[in-house]
Amino acid sequence: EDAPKLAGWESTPPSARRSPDLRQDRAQRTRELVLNCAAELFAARGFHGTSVQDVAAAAKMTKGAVYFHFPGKEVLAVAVVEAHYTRWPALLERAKAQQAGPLGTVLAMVDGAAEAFADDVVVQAGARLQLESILIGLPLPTPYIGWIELLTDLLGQALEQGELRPDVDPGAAARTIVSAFFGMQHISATLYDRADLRERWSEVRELVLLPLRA
Ligand SMILES: CCC[C@@H]1OCC(CO)=C1C(=O)O
Repeated sequence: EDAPKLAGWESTPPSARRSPDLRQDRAQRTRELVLNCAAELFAARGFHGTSVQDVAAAAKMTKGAVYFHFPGKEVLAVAVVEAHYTRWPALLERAKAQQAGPLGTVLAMVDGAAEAFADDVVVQAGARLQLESILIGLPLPTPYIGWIELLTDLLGQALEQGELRPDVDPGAAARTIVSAFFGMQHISATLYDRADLRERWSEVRELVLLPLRA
């Protein structure tokens, strides 16, 4: 099935497009090091609790070297948020490769998102920074819409193919799944730093997703 081109889900955000000049590879690797160090700090301390100096120290670089790649903490935060969105097209490709039909692809996508929120610090940081967007003060991609559009399309295909309960509206189911998932991971993060996320996800999966099957 061909899912729609997802708004805001560019697999390589403009700020991260690799230069064709191979000599830039080292700069790209340094950029990625800074991004990952920043993600660790933003995920743990948030935007306000993180300084460019903290990121430089974690990356074992000078503050000036960090500023060369990211001319400010706000720009660095936007890059981390953009990087977290790039995880989803890659996840979709892996989910579709399983060729488990549209409903199977939905399950693989949200299972993969649960793993990402449990283990991927860039996703954890991106989600936290999205919630702190007012502090960043720069435009960020619109959240949630990409997921809702993708799941609506896949669930529409599942309905057409008889995989979805005939009384289920694909859009309503997509919005409910994204809301339940986002709320589940947010509560797990707030209360237990996501230590119980996989168990909480299996409950949502069991009670919200599996009952949608025909
Ligand atoms: C899968 C739930 C949606 C996901 O959770 C946080 C967030 C925005 O930071 C998301 C997104 O729009 O990709």
